[in-house]
Formats: sequence, C-alpha cells, structure tokens
Amino acid sequence: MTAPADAGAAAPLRIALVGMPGSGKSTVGRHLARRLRLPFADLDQLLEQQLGTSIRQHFETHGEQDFRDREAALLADLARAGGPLVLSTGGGAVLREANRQALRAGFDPVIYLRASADEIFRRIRHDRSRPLLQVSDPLDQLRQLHRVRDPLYREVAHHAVEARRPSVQRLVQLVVAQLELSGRCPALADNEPPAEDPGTAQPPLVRLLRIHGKVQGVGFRQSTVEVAQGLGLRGWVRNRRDGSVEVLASGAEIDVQALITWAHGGPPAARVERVEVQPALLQAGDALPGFEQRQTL
Ligand SMILES: Nc1ncnc2c1ncn2[C@@H]1O[C@H](COP(=O)(O)OP(=O)(O)OP(=O)(O)O)[C@@H](O)[C@H]1O
Ligand SMILES: O=C(O)C1=C[C@@H](O)[C@@H](O)[C@H](O)C1
Ligand SMILES: [Mg+2]
Repeated sequence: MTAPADAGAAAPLRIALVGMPGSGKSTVGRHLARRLRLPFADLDQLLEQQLGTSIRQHFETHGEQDFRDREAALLADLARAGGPLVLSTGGGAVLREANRQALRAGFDPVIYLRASADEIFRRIRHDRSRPLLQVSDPLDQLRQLHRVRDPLYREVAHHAVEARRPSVQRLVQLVVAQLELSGRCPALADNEPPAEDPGTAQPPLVRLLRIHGKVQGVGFRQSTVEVAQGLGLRGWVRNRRDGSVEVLASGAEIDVQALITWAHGGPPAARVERVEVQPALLQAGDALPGFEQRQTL
C-alpha cells in the first residue's frame, strides 16, 4: 500500500465490503459511496470489463481457477493503489489468504455484510448470473458456502453489519454511524446524498413491471415501496384486478435492475411465477417525487 503523503494528513478513507454472494455488497457499496461522495468500484464489474464477458461465461470457458487468479491480481492492484474508494468485492474474494492480506493492507475498514444462507436464497433464487449457484440445490450450496466462508469474512473484517433485514438505506446509515463513531467519517456539507454530477448523470431508466403469481394479500406492495425507497427509485406500485401487481420504477440502471431482481422473489409469503418487464416512458402527468403505493386498477 502507498505510504500516506505526509504524516499530518488524514489517510484517505478506503472501505471494502465483503460477504456472501447476494448479501448486498454491490448495492450497498454503490449507495455508500454516493452518500460519502467517494469513488466506487465493484470488483466483479471491473473483472467483467477486463474479461470482455460475463463472469458466468468465463467460469464456463476458462474455469473457476482462472477467474480466481484474475480476481486476485486485480484485488492486489486495487489494494496497492492509494486514494479514497469504496470497493465491493465478489463473494469469493476472501477465499485466498493473499486476498485477505491485500484487503487488510489496503482497506480500513473492511466491512462484513452478514446474512444467512436462507435469507440470501430468498433474495436471489431466480438469479442466473451467479455461476456457483447454478446447481440443482442452490440453498444447500449457499449453506455450504456460508459454513466455509463465514469464518473468513469474520477474519478479514474490522466490523460486521447485520444485512439480513435492514433496507439498503438503513445499512448505509449503519455504516456511516460506525465511521462517525470511529472518527473516520469525512465531513459532509449536509446529510443528503450528493446531487448527481450533471456532467456524468445518466437519464433515468424507466421500466414497467407486471408480476404474476401469488402476489396479492402477501404484503407485496408494502415491500416494494420499502425496497424501492431503499434503492432511491421513483415510481409507484399498485394491484391489478386480474391478481397481478404492477410497478413503475425510474432511476439509475443498477437500482432499477436490483428492484427487478428482487421482484422475482418478492416478500417471503409471495410465490412469483412470472415477471414481465417493459421499457416505459413517463407521461406528462407522471410527477414522481418519490415511490408510492397507488389505487388498484
Ligand atoms: N438490504 C437489502 N434489502 C433488500 N434487498 C437487498 C438488500 N441488499 C441487496 N438486496 C438485493 O439483493 C440482491 C443481491 O444484491 P447484490 O447484487 O448487491 O449482492 P452482492 O453481495 O454484490 O452479490 P455478489 O457477491 O454475487 O456480487 C439484489 O437484487 C439487491 O437489490
Ligand atoms: O461467491 C463467489 O464465489 C462468487 C461471487 C460473485 O461475486 C463473483 O465474484 C463470482 O460469481 C464468484
Ligand atoms: Mg456484487
């Protein structure tokens, strides 16, 4: 790791998030970086850019070991680089001893987003992008991964945050509170998330979702509002008389995609059979100050 420029200057804040696949590292990391006005990097996304293909595809064509070698090399580079950063790691980044050392040497704090295998399964059981979970019994696989990895996440982390229940926004607040307690929180002008830089801001992505299955009478609308608000999305959710749930979501692409992934599982009592997703345009009367529940149509 680069030595601090001068002894008097505060070391740059370099936060790394570790945890099980699906524990929320990418989602929480991005929001945390935005909240703290720090640069953000996602190890998996950087690797996919480097590979020019998806991680799942790379596992299939080159095998897991090749992926782990590339992951280790990139993590070592990021750990050596100076400068403020929030880094979301991949779920298996802690497996190698050298990676754990790099995390400890290059980041402070390393934060473990702790969640049980069962909770993670509920969140990501419809996800097809995580190669290690494309097995006949993904829940059992998650439990085995958890048994092996939980001690490694604990070993490498300075703090753990219970990531099972709280919303993304709440988790960000918890991490910020921990940083404040340890005197490591950068002084921000206010408590609001920063406005998007107009030079880099993307137009919002707008998607209309229709969710079919056992989705009414199970708290779907309330949960959608909580998840969408946690992701900072604008839009609405309503029941349709045909028994489906309809959602309009507008926001950053990663956040809209996160809501779509979540909608494939929904709240615990739901049984989602199908999610239709369509591009949508905002109508002139569609003022969307936040995310709300609307009347059944
Ligand atoms: N606190 C939360 N509450 C509800 N849903 C969440 C929460 N955190 C993450 N999610 C949802 O869980 C799913 C997995 O989250 P995410 O992709 O951020 O996990 P990850 O830890 O980065 O996984 P991986 O190790 O595979 O990269 C996403 O659909 C995300 O929207
Ligand atoms: O848990 C894991 O081992 C992985 C998690 C993802 O973040 C990716 O890094 C990859 O799919 C491997
Ligand atoms: Mg991730």
